[in-house]
Amino acid sequence: MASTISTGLFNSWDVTNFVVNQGHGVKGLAEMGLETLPKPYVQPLEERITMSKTTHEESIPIIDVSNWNDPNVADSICNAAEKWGFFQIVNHGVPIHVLENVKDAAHGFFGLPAEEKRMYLKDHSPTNNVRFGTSFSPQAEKALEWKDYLSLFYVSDDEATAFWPPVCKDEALEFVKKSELVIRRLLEVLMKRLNVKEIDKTKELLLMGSKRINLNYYPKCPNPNLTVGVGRHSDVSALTLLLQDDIGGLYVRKMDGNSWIHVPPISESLVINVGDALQIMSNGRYKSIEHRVTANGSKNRVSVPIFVNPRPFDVIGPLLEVLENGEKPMYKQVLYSDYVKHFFKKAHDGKDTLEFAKI
Ligand SMILES: COc1cc(/C=C/C(=O)SCCNC(=O)CCNC(=O)[C@H](O)C(C)(C)COP(=O)(O)OP(=O)(O)OC[C@H]2O[C@@H](n3cnc4c(N)ncnc43)[C@H](O)[C@@H]2OP(=O)(O)O)ccc1O
Ligand SMILES: O=C(O)CCC(=O)C(=O)O
Ligand SMILES: [Fe+2]
Repeated sequence: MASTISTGLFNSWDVTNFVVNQGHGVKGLAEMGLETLPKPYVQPLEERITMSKTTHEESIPIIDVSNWNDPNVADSICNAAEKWGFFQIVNHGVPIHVLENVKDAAHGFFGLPAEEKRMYLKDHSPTNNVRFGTSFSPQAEKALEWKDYLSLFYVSDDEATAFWPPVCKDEALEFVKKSELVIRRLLEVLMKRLNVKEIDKTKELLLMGSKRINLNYYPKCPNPNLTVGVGRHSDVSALTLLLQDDIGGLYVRKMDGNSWIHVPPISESLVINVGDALQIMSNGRYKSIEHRVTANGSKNRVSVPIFVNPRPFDVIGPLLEVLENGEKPMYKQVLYSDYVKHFFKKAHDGKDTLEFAKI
C-alpha cells in the first residue's frame, strides 16, 4: 500500500480504506511524503477557503475576564454572543501548564503508531465514549476533510481513567476539570441577560450536563488550497471552549454574510463560541455561528475543543424565561440526542442542522 500511495497509483477506495478503515488517518497519508492531494480530499470550489473571501482586518472581540464582577465584562460577553457568536477570553484562570500539557498530549496521541490508534476506531473501541476518527462523517461526505480526531465523551473520572487512552487521559481530564469554573461563569453571565437569575441544578444539567473533549490534528497538507481542515459548520453544543496552538487557520463567518474572519492565535487565550443548543434555548438571541478551518501547507496544527452540552436525553427548546415577555418561539422542543445524531449523520453543511429544530 505504501508504495502505491507514494507513486500516486492509487484509487479513492485505497485511500479511504487506508485512512479511514485501517486507521492510519490523514496523518499517515501526509507522512508518506505525497506531492499532490489525493482526489477524495479535493473539495468543490465553493467550499474552498480563498483569500478573496477572508479578512484579517476585522477581529472577533477579545475580552479580559480577570474580574467577573465588572459589569463591563458581562456586557462584553453578552454583546459578543449576540453580535458575533464567537469571542476570545484572556486571564480566564485556566493555568498555562494545563493548556500546554493538553496540546502536547494531543501530539503524543497522534504520534502513536497506527496499530495503537486503531484500537479506538468506532468498531474496535472498548467504549462508545472514546472514538478515534478522521474527517467528519466519511460515509456521508462527497469530499473528505484533512483532519484526524480523538473524541472523548466525559461520563465520570473513573470511566475516563479506565478507558481514555493512557497517553493523553490525565491531560485531557485536567483540562476538562480546570475549565469548569470559567464555563460556569460564562453561562451565569449569559443567562442573566436572558432573565435567568440563577443557574439551579435543573438549568445546570440542561446547559452543561454533558461534556465532550476532542483532540484535533491537522497534518501538513500538500495542496492546502484544494481542501479544508474542517468544513463549514456550527457546533451543536451549548457552548464550546476551544484551545488552539499558534498556527492559526480558524475562520468565522461574519454576521453580514459572505466574508470570513480569521481567529488569530493569542497565547494563553481560549476561543469561546455559542453552539446551536444555546441559540435554540435563547430563542435566537445568542448566535451559533458558522466556522471552518483551513489546511496548512507547512505545519501540523492541533486544537482542543471542549463541547459543553445538554445531556443526550434532555429535551431542549426556547427557555420559559425567554418566552415570558411574549416572544414567539422560533424553535420546537427536540430530544438533544436526536439533534446530535442528525448533525453527525450528514456532511458539514453550514448552519443547516438548525433547520431540524425550527418551527
Ligand atoms: C468530529 O468532527 C467534528 C466534530 C464536531 C462536534 C461538534 C460538537 O458540537 S460535539 C458535541 C456533541 N454533543 C454530544 O456529544 C453530547 C450529547 N451526546 C449524544 O447525544 C450522544 O452521545 C451521541 C453523540 C448522539 C451518540 O449517541 P449514540 O446513541 O451513542 O449513537 P451512535 O450510534 O454512537 O452515534 C450516532 C451517529 O453519530 C456518529 N458519532 C457519534 N459520536 C461521534 C463523534 N464523537 N464524532 C463523530 N461522529 C460521531 C456515529 O458515527 C453515528 O453514526 P453512524 O453512521 O456510525 O451510525 C464539530 C466539527 C467536527 O469536524
Ligand atoms: O480547530 C479549530 O480551530 C476548530 C475546530 C472545530 O470547529 C470543531 O472541532 O468543532
Ligand atoms: Fe466547530
